[in-house]
Amino acid sequence: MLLSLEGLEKRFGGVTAVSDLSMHVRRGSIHGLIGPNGAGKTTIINLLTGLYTADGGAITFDGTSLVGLAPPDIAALGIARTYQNVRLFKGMTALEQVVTGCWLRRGVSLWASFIGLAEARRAKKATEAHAMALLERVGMAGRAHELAETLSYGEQRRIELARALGSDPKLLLLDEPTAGMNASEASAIGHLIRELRGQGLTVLLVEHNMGLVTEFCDTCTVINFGRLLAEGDPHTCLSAPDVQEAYFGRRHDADRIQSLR
Ligand SMILES: Nc1ncnc2c1ncn2[C@@H]1O[C@H](COP(=O)(O)OP(=O)(O)OP(=O)(O)O)[C@@H](O)[C@H]1O
Repeated sequence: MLLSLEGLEKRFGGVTAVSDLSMHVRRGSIHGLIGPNGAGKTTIINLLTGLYTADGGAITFDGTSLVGLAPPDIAALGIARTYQNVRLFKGMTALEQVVTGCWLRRGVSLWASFIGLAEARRAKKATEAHAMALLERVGMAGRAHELAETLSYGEQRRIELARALGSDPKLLLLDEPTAGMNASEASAIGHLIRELRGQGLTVLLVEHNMGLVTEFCDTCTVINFGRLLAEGDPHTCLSAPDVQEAYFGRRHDADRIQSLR
């Protein structure tokens, strides 16, 4: 396993957002993390990236415990993320946005960059070439020099993906990458994620789009109220009675509503 969560706990005052949760993500897989609104998905992403600290349990990534590590240390170990809402910088081109994601690669001091040393100039060129290759990977090389805010929503999502790839992650956490997209845009993102997996990346995909999960995920974890409902292959998980109930209500409620019609 590339990532294992065991007995994870997170509380906010009286709210238990994640409770005794275990989850396993195989290296080289696309793993879906699904659950109704408020189930605890974003909290898990925030725990994995060090934004939140767990109240209990273990998180092991590539053989290293992540509990208590700060976000930059976790990023340096090889975890990158995108956010639920597009978070690009205003006034920057697509290429510049992706360059900002390559900070772990630069290895040149800010001072050297500032005074324009030859070494810093070479590093800048190499970083830009790498960022351009990442734009190519997400199908956006042709828009590299356009301001990100002038691009369509789907294109901005792709730029975010390229920026997250800038740190050469082993694991990419995608928080609802297709939110607000139509079916064909969402499917294009699914195909892109599959291509990235083909290049050796492992992906944890938080999604509400069940079609996308069943089509593109190898495995998934379903949670509700911060607790595990099911883990395994997407078709089996989604047809489990507990999962059906979490999404569609109790069977007898459905029968009662039907009888009232
Ligand atoms: N910083 C916080 N402070 C207090 N409560 C929080 C905080 N973050 C999350 N919660 C609570 O924890 C629970 C899980 O929230 P979370 O955002 O992780 O769910 P989610 O599955 O990502 O939901 P959605 O699909 O709507 O994004 C909710 O009850 C939420 O109100």
